[in-house]
Amino acid sequence: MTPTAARVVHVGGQHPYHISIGDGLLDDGIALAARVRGRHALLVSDAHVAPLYARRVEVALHNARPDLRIERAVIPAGEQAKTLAHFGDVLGALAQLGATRDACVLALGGGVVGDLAGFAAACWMRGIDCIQLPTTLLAMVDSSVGGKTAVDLPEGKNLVGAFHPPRAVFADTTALATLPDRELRAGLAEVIKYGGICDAPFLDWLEAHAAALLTRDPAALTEAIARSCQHKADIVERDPFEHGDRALLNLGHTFGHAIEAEQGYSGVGNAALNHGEAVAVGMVLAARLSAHLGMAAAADTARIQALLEGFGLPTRIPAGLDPDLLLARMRLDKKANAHGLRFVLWEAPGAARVVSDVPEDAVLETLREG
Ligand SMILES: NC(=O)c1ccc[n+]([C@@H]2O[C@H](COP(=O)([O-])OP(=O)(O)OC[C@H]3O[C@@H](n4cnc5c(N)ncnc54)[C@H](O)[C@@H]3O)[C@@H](O)[C@H]2O)c1
Ligand SMILES: O=C(O)C(=O)C[C@@H](O)[C@H](O)[C@H](O)COP(=O)(O)O
Ligand SMILES: [Zn+2]
Repeated sequence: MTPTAARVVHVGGQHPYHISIGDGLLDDGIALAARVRGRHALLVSDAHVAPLYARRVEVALHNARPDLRIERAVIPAGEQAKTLAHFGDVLGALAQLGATRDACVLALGGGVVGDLAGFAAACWMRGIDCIQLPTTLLAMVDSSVGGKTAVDLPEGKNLVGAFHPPRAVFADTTALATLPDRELRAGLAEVIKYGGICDAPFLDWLEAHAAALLTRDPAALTEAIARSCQHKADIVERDPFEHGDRALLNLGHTFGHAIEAEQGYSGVGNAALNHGEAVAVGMVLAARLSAHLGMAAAADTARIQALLEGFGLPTRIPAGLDPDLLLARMRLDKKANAHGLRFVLWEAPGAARVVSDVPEDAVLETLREG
């Protein structure tokens, strides 16, 4: 296949890079090799993605750069693998490879691989290059961009991590052909998030293109990815370390992360919500909390709920989760500070803001409504 970079989004700032979005990019050894500086590369992937795509990337790179030594590290699939233990395994693989400071990590997979491999790259010898090769919709629209890297603890999501921007992002949209429907829908939750934060016309567009997106129409998917990446690029360029506006990208996440942790994280075959699903529920709860506080109209909650449900996403807290325990989880949210919890709430679709001093009884009431 002839690779075509259909779209390129530039991320500016102190460490600028490009996000390339198109067909066949995983086979474009020349473009990939152009971003690899040294003679060592560690390809990190998971047990689902490696058998599908790892060899293709290795062959493409080898053909372009026969001098490059490429090794592979494979972690189990799913959120339950985003742990310090597997992070340690990847560091061990870098040591085995003899990776020098100009070595490169290639993160081939969804957000779990991207976050964990990116964190290993951030830490190995205090920081080496990481090229993100996202294979889920969620990773293409969100996690591969912006340099947040992390692993989870049982106590909470992404509690150990670093900001480490990628050297480049190559989103090969043909990889979406093998993505399970459930994971496609999870990615659409983060796409909807951008509309909720700052782009009300994007919500209109998503309502109009729901069928095309769910049937994986390539033009609709490419448009959704490029528009999402452009929003994320604009925000992280302004505020790479989340001192301000970047927190808006957390819409739905204070609730969502609490649900994920309280369920013990999604794993292959368990019933826990995955990240995108938890964020979908969280966005509805954030909309409802905004209405409770008199910031937004109740009709706005109905609209986001209908849009998410139209994409087959959950919008209620899973049965059996205790509201008090969820609230306790939220106290470890990274937006919280000495003064208490902070939430991303909205005044209307497309007009979100970070709100401090949200009374805990209003949060609890929202959680109790489910
Ligand atoms: N760093 C950030 O800014 C950021 C942003 C959003 C989410 N995240 C993190 O991303 C993670 C969620 O990422 P995700 O939704 O991609 O989940 P994931 O990485 O667990 O991937 C979902 C599933 O799809 C499989 N898969 C991946 N690509 C595939 C393909 N092309 N074909 C077939 N199967 C494929 C995986 O093996 C896995 O089973 C969470 O840990 C979340 O916290 C990080
Ligand atoms: O890039 C960001 O900033 C985000 O908040 C994007 C989120 O979708 C993502 O899930 C992120 O990992 C959450 O970060 P955290 O700081 O709340 O752990
Ligand atoms: Zn997220």
